[in-house]
Amino acid sequence: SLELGSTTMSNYYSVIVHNSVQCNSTDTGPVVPTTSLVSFLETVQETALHAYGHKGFDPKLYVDLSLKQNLSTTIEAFEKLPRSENGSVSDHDLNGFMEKYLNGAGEDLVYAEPVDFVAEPEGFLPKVKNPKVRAWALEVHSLWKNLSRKVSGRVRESPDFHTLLPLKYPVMIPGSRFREVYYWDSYWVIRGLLTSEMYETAKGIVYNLLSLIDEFGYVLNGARAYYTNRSHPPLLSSMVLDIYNRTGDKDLIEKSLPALLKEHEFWNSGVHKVIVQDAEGSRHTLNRYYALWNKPRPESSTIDREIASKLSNTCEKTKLYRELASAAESGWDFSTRWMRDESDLTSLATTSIIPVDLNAFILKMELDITSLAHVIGDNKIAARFKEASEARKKAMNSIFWNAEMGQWLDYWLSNFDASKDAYTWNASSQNQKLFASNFVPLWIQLFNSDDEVVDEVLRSLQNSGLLCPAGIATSLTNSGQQWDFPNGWAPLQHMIVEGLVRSRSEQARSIAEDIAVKWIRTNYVAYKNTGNMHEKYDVEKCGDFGGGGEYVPQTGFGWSNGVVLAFLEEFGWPQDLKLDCP
Ligand SMILES: OC[C@H]1O[C@H](O[C@H]2O[C@H](CO)[C@@H](O)[C@H](O)[C@H]2O)[C@H](O)[C@@H](O)[C@@H]1O
Repeated sequence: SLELGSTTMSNYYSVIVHNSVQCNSTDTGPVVPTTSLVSFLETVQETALHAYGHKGFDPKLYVDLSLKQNLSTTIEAFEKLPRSENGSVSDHDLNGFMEKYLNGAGEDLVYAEPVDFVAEPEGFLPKVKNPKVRAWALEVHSLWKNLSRKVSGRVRESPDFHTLLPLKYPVMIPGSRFREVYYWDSYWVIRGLLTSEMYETAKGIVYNLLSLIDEFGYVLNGARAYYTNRSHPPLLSSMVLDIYNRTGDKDLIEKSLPALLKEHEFWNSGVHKVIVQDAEGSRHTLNRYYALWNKPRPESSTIDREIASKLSNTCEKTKLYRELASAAESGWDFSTRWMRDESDLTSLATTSIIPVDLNAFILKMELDITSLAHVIGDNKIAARFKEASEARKKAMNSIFWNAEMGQWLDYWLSNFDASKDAYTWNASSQNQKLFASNFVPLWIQLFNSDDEVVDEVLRSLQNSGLLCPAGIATSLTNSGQQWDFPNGWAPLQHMIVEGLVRSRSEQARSIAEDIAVKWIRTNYVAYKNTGNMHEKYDVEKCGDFGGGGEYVPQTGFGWSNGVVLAFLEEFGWPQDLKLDCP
């Protein structure tokens, strides 16, 4: 623990590192221990904040550093650094220490030329007729070369020197500070790679994620030792199915299916599983985000401690740390969606919410496993998962669906009945606030094939206020958090647009195309103005990138590139349609 095996640590650490709290009465949830290296780098992170100050400080940088010598020698040298009375180290001394004992962030994930990249793939985007759009699409396609990495041999030789996990195959990183592979990002990266006809790279990413299930029992948030305490929105089955549909590679299915069953079990057991009894007395099993962690997130440890410093009670802090990590598991870190009080992050209550999108992803996992099992002739598994998907569809209709609003709403947990080991459904516990996630179930075939549902949801989406000049807003609340208004995120645009397209409604397709055109334009204009693809965009104004949240806006960017390519593949671009902002 960070706690760095306190026997060898001076008292100084217990002052700056804030010992973990035992809080059994209020937080009994599971915790996956972290490594000594992660704990030590958190200490370096905190020391660096004191030495360098807040300006331009990114806490994640410090937990991405790797060791030049073994940990005990490094800790010994660190302990010997001269300190002022309040325990801080001068920037000069810290610079000297870092230079001598630590390698730079990102040095252990080296550039890898993707084996299947060609500058202009054969038959690339045949529906894109406009030459300017074609030229830009080829530029976006070429960005895969910037984002491609492989783990350096040094990580495999001395894994204890690195927080980076030794994945076997090359990866695509999101970009900038996100210099490792991320779970849900990889789905949209793979969608783009499929458009770019880079099938080997796409498969390699999946094989890496499968290896994480082998080792940890679930796919981690990202491939770092500090992400072992949580997963991310589960989209591995979608990756496997989409790659299979393009390549016909049955071997990929054979290799993936056992891991997908394990992942399904991870989400459907223990703390992630919740039972709700509906108004008719039927019991439904649904799932929630719940990080296996109750301390500051190592990659944002200084930030989490600062947020928690508003709380006086150590038990409350421990609970908040779990809520922060669980929000990170949801991919929506952070958003008013998880907050009881929209202006106060300490009111996060992620684990008390059953999220619509998570359950839509697990429903899709069940449908995907059914299809994949059929392909390889495993009818027993196919039947079991078909049944599971039918039960979940019923559960989503009973617990989330709000017929008046024409949306699926997150459900806030209250009214626990210990005798039934279940929560009792209550209409007022549906969160009626508008979030793009309320429309994500439309992405799932069981819902987008129902014409009546599509009509209602479409009407609701059009009246929601979420459809903005440059894409779909994440919410209607301008909280300063990054998963809120006015930010628009590529994955949300994509799932809603694809859901509309897959329905049989002509009107839905035309609205989908309109959203996609706006999204492509804003990505293009921002790219021309800044030279970069961005992690998120401001949907109020075409050409503006997004902001807010705990880190500065990032560029690169894996999922944005993937979604632009996927949209251009779906809709093409006519010769005479303008690409610039209107
Ligand atoms: O370092 C803070 C947090 O950063 C990540 O979250 C954001 O970036 C991810 C990569 O693009 C993305 O998947 C996520 O949706 C973003 O909010 C990370 O996933 C968090 O766990 C981390 O605490």
